Amino acid sequence: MSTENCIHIENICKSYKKQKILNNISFDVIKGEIFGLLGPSGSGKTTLIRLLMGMEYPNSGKIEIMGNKVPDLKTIESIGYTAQADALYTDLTCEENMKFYCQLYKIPKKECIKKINEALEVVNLNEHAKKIVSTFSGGMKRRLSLAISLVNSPKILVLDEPTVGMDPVLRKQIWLELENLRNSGVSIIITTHVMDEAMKCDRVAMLRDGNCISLGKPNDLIKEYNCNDLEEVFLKLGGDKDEN
Ligand SMILES: Nc1ncnc2c1ncn2[C@@H]1O[C@H](COP(=O)(O)OP(=O)(O)OP(=O)(O)O)[C@@H](O)[C@H]1O
Repeated sequence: MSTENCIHIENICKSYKKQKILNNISFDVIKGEIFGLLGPSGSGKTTLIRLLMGMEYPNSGKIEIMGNKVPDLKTIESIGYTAQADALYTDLTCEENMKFYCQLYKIPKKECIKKINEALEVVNLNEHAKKIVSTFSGGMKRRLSLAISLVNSPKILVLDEPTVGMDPVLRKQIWLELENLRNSGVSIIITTHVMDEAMKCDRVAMLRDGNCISLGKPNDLIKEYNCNDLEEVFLKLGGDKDEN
């Protein structure tokens, strides 16, 4: 892993009206690492992702992606993003959805089909390419969203719970692919509340009520707090009020 800084998050605070959602969050994501945001429902993971994507503004603090202050249109083009809610055209086919995003990213027509096939292969959807998305299951829609985020060969992947609704075999396949992408230098920031996924991250930040309660390599955290697994670390640090 290189030490080149890719995402810089510094003292981020975010409130909605009087409710504090994120409290002084700071961390960096290094080039070619999988960085996990781990926390229970409502801990602020999606809010942080939306700030990172420039979809919301923080009340204070700063976010930079590859040295550019967010929001920056040029930088956004090098990011692949999977939101928590699938942004798909359900009346179109899987392939038509992919083509739409290819046009958005201005991928030359000649390259589109190759890129689409490669991305659909990662998520195992090739044989469903011609099907209308409204006939897809929740897990298939998630897979298509993930494929869309890959179609632009992004340097940075921002994934908000990308594997929700997927079976264990497919989840394993997706994680292998994420590891391949990481090894080729792609930086990945991913939210999850699944501990076994968090273990696959190079580093994790644990969020609780908008506070970062711990940050480090999963195995280092387990050792540091003398625990058997990440879940125990989380509980030990007062993260036991999960409403899931
Ligand atoms: N636009 C908004 N207006 C007011 N409150 C909001 C808004 N968006 C999020 N919140 C609140 O911010 C808190 C954090 O929400 P967020 O979606 O970031 O959590 P999360 O960790 O991603 O949860 P989940 O795992 O369920 O997606 C919640 O209490 C939520 O109700």
